Amino acid sequence: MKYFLDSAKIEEIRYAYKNWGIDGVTTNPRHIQASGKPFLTVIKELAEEFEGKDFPISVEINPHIIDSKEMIEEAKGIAKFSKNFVIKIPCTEQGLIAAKSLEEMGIRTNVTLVFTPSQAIQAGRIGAKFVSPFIGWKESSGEDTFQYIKDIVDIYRNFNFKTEIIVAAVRNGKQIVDAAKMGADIVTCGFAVYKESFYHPFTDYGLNIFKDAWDNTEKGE
Ligand SMILES: O=C(CO)[C@@H](O)[C@H](O)[C@H](O)[C@H](O)COP(=O)(O)O
Repeated sequence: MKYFLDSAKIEEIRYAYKNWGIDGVTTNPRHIQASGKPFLTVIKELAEEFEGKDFPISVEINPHIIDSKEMIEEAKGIAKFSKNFVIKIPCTEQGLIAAKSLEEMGIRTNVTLVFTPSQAIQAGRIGAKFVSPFIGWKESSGEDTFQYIKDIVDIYRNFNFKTEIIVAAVRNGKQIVDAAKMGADIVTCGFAVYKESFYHPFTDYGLNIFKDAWDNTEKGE
């Protein structure tokens, strides 16, 4: 399973790429707002940072656009900035019409805001590069997500869809493990979620025991 970083903050992305070897980035309008920078500044920075590398970066179209033709025009404008850009399109009927045309033109898409296996099937059928089922939002509203992702994975295998499944809106390490167990291709998490996934209090506890033993052992010649 690949690890993508869900962020538009260039410092976090640089750190995670250099130190953790992340495999890609996903952004959304909220991440771009959180970066404190204008939309075009962020996407130009990302384009330049990974120029010449094979590194997928998902960039979402203006969410106010609801018509497929306008979505296509918007997507083409964003895709021009970098070969790495994958265009995030909402999973609506118009969005799927747009994504199908974009894939036929050679512009890769990430069908996002997916909350049911039937939506995921539509993304697979039109040949999207990625599909992004969200789990955090569903879990917050008390819905089951383990079976939901498992169903999408099973259906994709049955249909032999090439679309890669990105488990999104991930809040904690357990959900990363769930995504891996379910057989997702990719998980995308915020910086803090990955940071936390390195940690266990017993690791620190054990280190203290071993430090004490080390300090109280003769080292010899
Ligand atoms: O759709 C993708 C990845 O393709 C994500 O960027 C997706 O937008 C985010 O994971 C979610 O919006 C994050 O939601 P939240 O954790 O901020 O509530």
